[in-house]
Amino acid sequence: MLAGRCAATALQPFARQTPRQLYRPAFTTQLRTYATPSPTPEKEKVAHFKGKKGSDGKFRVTLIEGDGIGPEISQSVKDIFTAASVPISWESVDVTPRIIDGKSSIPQETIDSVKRNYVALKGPLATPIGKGHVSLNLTLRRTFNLFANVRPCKSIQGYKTPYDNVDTVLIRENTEGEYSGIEHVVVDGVVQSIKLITREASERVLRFAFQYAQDVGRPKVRAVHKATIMKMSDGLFLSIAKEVSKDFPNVEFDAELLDNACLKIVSDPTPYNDKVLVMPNLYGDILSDMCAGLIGGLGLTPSGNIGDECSIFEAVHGSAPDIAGKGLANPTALLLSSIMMLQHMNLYEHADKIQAAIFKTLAEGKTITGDLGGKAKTHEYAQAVIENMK
Ligand SMILES: NC(=O)C1=CN([C@@H]2O[C@H](COP(=O)(O)OP(=O)(O)OC[C@H]3O[C@@H](n4cnc5c(N)ncnc54)[C@H](O)[C@@H]3O)[C@@H](O)[C@H]2O)C=CC1
Ligand SMILES: O=C(O)CCC(=O)C(=O)O
Ligand SMILES: [Mg+2]
Repeated sequence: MLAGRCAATALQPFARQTPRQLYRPAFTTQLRTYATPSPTPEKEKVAHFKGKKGSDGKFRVTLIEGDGIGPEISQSVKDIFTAASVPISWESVDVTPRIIDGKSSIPQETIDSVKRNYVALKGPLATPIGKGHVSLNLTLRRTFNLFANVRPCKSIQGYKTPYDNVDTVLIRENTEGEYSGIEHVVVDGVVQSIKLITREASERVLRFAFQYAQDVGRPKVRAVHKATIMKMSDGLFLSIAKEVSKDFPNVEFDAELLDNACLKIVSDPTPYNDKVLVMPNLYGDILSDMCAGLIGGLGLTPSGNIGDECSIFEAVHGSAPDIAGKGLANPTALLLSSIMMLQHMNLYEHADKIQAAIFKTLAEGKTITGDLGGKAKTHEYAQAVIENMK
């Protein structure tokens, strides 16, 4: 019986345990998805990624194929990586939750695999509505402290939408906010869901966003918030953003209310091309789907869940149950996520080669999937990408 449960008890796991330390992101420069392919200078290869090649000369990467369309789009990535001779070997793991002490949790082998390999590629995981296990996507992000979710979104050459030259980068706080999962019944008919904002989590994602802007050459960081209404929670996020901005004098900082940001982006997204947008969890979730809509849909947008140790790369989209198992899914979003992963692993040459072939295939428009108005099956599109790598 959760009625009347004290909020302070519920907040305990998230409480700041140690005195505040200045959070310094270890890296960001690798995540340059969409960058024009060019030889990457050695100095830009940041030594953050801790994975080491095995005796077979390959990095091990954890693969979570996921639900719904997950296995189909994962197969495309595997086929294209094989064709491109990417020096990785996949370690496939299962995330089906197990009940331990009455609580559902992801299998220990899966946790061990990601910890051992430092990097994972993940297909979408379905979450039951209402009752049922908690989101495994969120569980993975929390388990590995993947505090920043980087979600770039760029117009695809050759695929016309009402918006030309979209080039947004959104960084979503990934461990708390509206997604803290702290909910309880106050009395019958009244429930409370707590939006938790902490200085620690806010500061690390904000520092990451400023560092990212500096590294990729975006002159501005904009915090998206609703501190007019959520005066304390978004208010704290915003005030930390202002504080952190002082440590980055070469990056301009401003802020925008969430509702106005939505209006402005769908009216004309181009003024956002020089910015990195940073925001609490739920706003980032919604805005990233909205941005995907500007360029042709969820089949096209990648993301990286970044932590100090491990990182998990996944598409923005979900398991798409409406098209699952039919060979209709567009694997581009997961493929571009895998490109972000290769950049993160300093495997730039393979990343550039595959990315160029993806964009060529999309620009040709001959072998594209149904979501983009084509007739190609998932595997036919993947085969066209492979042909374009030759
Ligand atoms: N990170 C993750 O693993 C995420 C998981 N989910 C889960 O996915 C399940 C389904 O959620 P929905 O709201 O239906 O969102 P969804 O993203 O799965 O699908 C929304 C719409 O986009 C289309 N779509 C998505 N990916 C596509 C692709 N690669 N190619 C072509 N069309 C694509 C779908 O067919 C559908 O019409 C839910 O259980 C949800 O919890 C949702 C979002 C993210
Ligand atoms: O975990 C889920 O069910 C949804 C997550 C989601 O929408 C996202 O990560 O963008
Ligand atoms: Mg989402």
